[in-house]
Amino acid sequence: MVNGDKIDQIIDHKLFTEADIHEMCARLGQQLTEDYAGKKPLVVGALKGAVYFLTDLTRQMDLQEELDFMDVSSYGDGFESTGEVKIITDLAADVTGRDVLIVEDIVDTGLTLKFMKDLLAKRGAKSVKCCVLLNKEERRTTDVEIEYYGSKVGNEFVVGYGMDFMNMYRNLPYIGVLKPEIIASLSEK
Ligand SMILES: O=P(O)(O)OC[C@H]1O[C@H](OP(=O)(O)OP(=O)(O)O)[C@H](O)[C@@H]1O
Ligand code: HPA
Repeated sequence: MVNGDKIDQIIDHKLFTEADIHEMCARLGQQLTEDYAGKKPLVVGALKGAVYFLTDLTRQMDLQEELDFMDVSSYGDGFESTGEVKIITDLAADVTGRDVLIVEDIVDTGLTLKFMKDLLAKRGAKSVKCCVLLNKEERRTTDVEIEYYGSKVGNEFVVGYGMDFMNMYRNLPYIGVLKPEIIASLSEK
């Protein structure tokens, strides 16, 4: 049971199983270990969606990394970006001169990542790159470079493994697509 619903009543189809997710984290972790060898990156998790991915990814990175978090939001309660990215809680760390790696669950319009990358570069980071689990490329409205990603996804609203709809379903261990009737009924509330 997830948030009171039986999973098969809310999920239309699964996109990525727990094994798929593990494979993506292992591959990305290995690549980041090679690319950041000898560096001490500041890994910045974008709350709240990235928490599940960040904890799995960083355990696959054999580096002296430091963690920090920034709570940013642009979706409010819905499934369309408001277009305005808000900082709810800022970083604790000073990024000046640091190699910053932003970790995100999903890039959709690209507005959140563009906002974070520009902000951290302006604050004096030595480098700012990102590692994203899912890349919803066809929805992009802004030009932002995605240095690392686990997989592309099509234009479907996905939930699970950190990704929510109206703050629900983040705790699904896999990633799936909500049934259209669930989106419609929740959107009316
Ligand atoms: O590329 P974009 O169109 O900007 O969308 C991606 C962002 O949207 C989601 O966050 P949301 O604002 O829903 O906050 P959350 O992480 O707390 O769920 C997701 O976690 C990304 O941060
Ligand atoms: O498909 C999505 N699911 C959850 N959150 C999101 N934020 C942007 N796109 C998505």
